[in-house]
Amino acid sequence: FSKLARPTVPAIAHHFGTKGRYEEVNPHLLDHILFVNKSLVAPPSSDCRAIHMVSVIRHGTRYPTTKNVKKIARLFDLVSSHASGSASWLNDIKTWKMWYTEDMDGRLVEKGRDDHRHLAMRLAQSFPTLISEDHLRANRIEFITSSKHRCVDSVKAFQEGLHRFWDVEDMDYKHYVDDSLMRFFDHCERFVESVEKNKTALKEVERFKSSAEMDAVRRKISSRLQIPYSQFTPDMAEAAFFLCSYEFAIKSENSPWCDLLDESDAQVLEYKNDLKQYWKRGYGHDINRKSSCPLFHDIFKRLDKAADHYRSGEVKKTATIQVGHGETLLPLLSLMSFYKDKKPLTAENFSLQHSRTFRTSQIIPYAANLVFVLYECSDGLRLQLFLNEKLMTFPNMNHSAPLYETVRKHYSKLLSGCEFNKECNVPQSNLRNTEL
Ligand SMILES: O=P(O)(O)O[C@H]1[C@H](OP(=O)(O)O)[C@@H](OP(=O)(O)O)[C@H](O)[C@@H](O)[C@H]1OP(=O)(O)O
Repeated sequence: FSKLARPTVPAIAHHFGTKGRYEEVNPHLLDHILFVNKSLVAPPSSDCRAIHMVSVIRHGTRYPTTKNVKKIARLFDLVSSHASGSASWLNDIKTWKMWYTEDMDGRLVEKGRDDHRHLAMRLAQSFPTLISEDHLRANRIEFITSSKHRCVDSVKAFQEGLHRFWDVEDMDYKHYVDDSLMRFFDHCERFVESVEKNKTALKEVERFKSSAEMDAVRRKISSRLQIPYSQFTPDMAEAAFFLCSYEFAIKSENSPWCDLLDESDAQVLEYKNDLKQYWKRGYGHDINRKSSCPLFHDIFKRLDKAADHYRSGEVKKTATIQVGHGETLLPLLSLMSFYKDKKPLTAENFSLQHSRTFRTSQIIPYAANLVFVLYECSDGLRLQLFLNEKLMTFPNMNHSAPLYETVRKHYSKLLSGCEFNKECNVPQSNLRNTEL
């Protein structure tokens, strides 16, 4: 595990959004995948002891979903039959073999297993009193996952990482599938009816597809390929971008497909993906973030319980590892008011949103992780929060390890309210016409 061979990185890799590599947000890992800067994960002060950790982690690098394999196949067919020109990259594209198949359908790839194995090893180094061999053997670390294959395979890879880290062979691993926690979005009727099934919920994304910015991208790519603009749809531009990102994330290759796109094309396509995330999982509709209340409540319940047990001298659980999706993490982060820009992201304000904080390339690459660590300190309980292994400050709090009580007060409305039934149930009479 010493050094990763440094791949040739596409110049646009930092725009890949939810299809981005974890190393893009933590580039030092390219030199040493197990490197942990101990000073950055130290307790708030020397009189603090870690009590419990809750980690909500996105699955690792995966294949494209069936929907996107189909889009990639359409792009490949068009380019191989109609593109012309003498550029060497075009020749490389034309000799490229389509190897994605529909049955890959978002499954975890080997790089995705490594994402989780290595993350497990780094977390065990960062928080050795919470993630230890003894705690694992004593069943004090709980593993929960979404039922989706890529998540189940990720949690197994995480456990395997710990196994390798401590060089143990005889452990019996357990994990629990809990979709009501990790796929709360499927269980929230109001979200399903008003966003997931509602064609107008993502109208900003649809409108952006026919924006001047997207038009310019289509014109540039179609002219590079010498294909009539009218044949080169917005979906094809997106498929080229995805193809570049998948070839890189899965195979560490800077594919010739990346040569179709320049920096400004990538910014436009990144924005298109951020629009989808914003309106489907972020601040776009209130129910997106509120659907994550069951998970939010569960996290605080675990922290409360750990503190009670610690005080009564019995250590029952030291860590909870929960594996889910971008759709799990983003609503939760939004519920907690992270990455909220003053103005909403819309089809019209691409250039205004140039410096937006809601940038999924930075927030939820593959294996993105949100880690809550509770400490017992001489002046009371304190909480630290890490996103992608970087210490965060809670919105509107200027302490990086505030008192747990202060955090609870800060989120008191959500903690005492935001009930699943109230937020998510839709009266039968409204089912056909749910208001957003
Ligand atoms: O555009 P695709 O088909 O890849 O969308 C996926 C989601 O991927 P994302 O938009 O986050 O890049 C996928 O989320 P993941 O965290 O599990 O990768 C989601 O589970 C899946 O349902 C797809 O969403 P969609 O409803 O088809 O847009």
